Amino acid sequence: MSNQVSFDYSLTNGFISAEEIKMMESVAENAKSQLLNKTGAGNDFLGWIDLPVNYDKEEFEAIKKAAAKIQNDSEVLVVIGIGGSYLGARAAIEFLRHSFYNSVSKEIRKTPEIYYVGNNISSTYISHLLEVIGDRDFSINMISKSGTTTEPAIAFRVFKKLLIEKYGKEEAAKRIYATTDKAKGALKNLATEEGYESFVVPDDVGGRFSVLTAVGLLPIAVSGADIDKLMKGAAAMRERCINNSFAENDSVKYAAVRNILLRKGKSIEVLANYEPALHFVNEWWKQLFGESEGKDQKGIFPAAVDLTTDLHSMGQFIQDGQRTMFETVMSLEKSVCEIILEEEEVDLDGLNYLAGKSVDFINKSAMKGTLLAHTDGHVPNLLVNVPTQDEFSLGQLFYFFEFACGVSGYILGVNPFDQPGVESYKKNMFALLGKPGFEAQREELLKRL
Ligand SMILES: O=P(O)(O)OC[C@H]1O[C@](O)(CO)[C@@H](O)[C@@H]1O
Repeated sequence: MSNQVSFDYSLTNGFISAEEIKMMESVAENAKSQLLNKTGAGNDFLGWIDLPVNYDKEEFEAIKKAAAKIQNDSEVLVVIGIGGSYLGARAAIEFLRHSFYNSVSKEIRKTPEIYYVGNNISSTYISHLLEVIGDRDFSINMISKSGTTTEPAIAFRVFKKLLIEKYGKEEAAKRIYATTDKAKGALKNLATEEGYESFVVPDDVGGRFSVLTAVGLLPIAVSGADIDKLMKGAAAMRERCINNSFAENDSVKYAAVRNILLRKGKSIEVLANYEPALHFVNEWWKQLFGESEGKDQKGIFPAAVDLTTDLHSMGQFIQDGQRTMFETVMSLEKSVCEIILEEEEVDLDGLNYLAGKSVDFINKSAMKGTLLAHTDGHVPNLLVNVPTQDEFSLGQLFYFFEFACGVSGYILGVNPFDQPGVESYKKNMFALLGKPGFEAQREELLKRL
């Protein structure tokens, strides 16, 4: 079995012709050149391209050291962040570690429990997390590139207060790790003022492309996952993305195929997985493509499902609803654990025909059956094969999607590296909250409510 993440679009046979691929090849290669030559829109945010081989080695070691300290002095790590400052770490930890990471015994887990907050504005969620922490030892990793995002800033106030009450100001400062801009922003100022250990989100790496910076790496390292292997996986995929020609370039081919499908009216892409551990990879991917491509009234709407779970809820729509979607299935080739179904003396549940078969074999059969059923239902199915549930595969997968996203955005004709649309809700929220400077908008909005 190969250890490479790979892309297979052979099931789109009836939907896409060889000529269409041929025509899109030059468009995709052109987009790739724009990306690599840094001649396209948003070219000041391309630091992620070289990250897997050109990262700050000193900081990398500092991350490992900080992770070891947290593992040593904390029962709980509270990760505060939203969007790109949250999803990558969670995707990695849920993929790489135990399915029930926080609830499994400490003997099995060996590392601190990890909770995420600052990714919503729910007082109930925050209060319940305070209860979960109780009087246990904890540390905070506050992550915000801008240092000004409202959701994490609110959570930070609450958890910083708890930390200071518990340990006093000086000791609390030693338990706060700030991941932010190297020079500017409220969080950076606070970190300098209070003496928090700081990690950098590089200027030229946007939030949704930042999982391989300290943004993702510190929480991932605390969880006990191997960040060296993660970087190696990303570096291996980078090599293929940059150097391979179209025929051997899975990431660029994926970008090309999804744009062909878009031009044929398939404006929704459903990312599917058959392993719960991939759920947050779905979530990370949704932000990556949603923020990168959804602009100027263009883009493919990124949706996601967990299968077979959602075959019992969304399956009907995918099979038979409005035909505007295609599906990209992440197939984990080798499952970590194996369970074999045993024969029962009396076959009351009618499952004896599966005796001797593994649960993963049944899962794969469900997947193969669904691939064909959805294809027959006129939903083109693309496959991303993920060899193993480990760091090397995940590093490849992250980079595979990031590179495809850059290429795809340029094929689409948008700037994949900005997100002007997310400001609108913030302006309204600030106005309604009475933030100084938003007085005029406030009056306007109140009249409409
Ligand atoms: O790291 P920050 O600056 O807090 O931003 C978090 C997220 O918010 C956004 O800026 C959108 O509001 C995303 O692009 C980003 O990933």
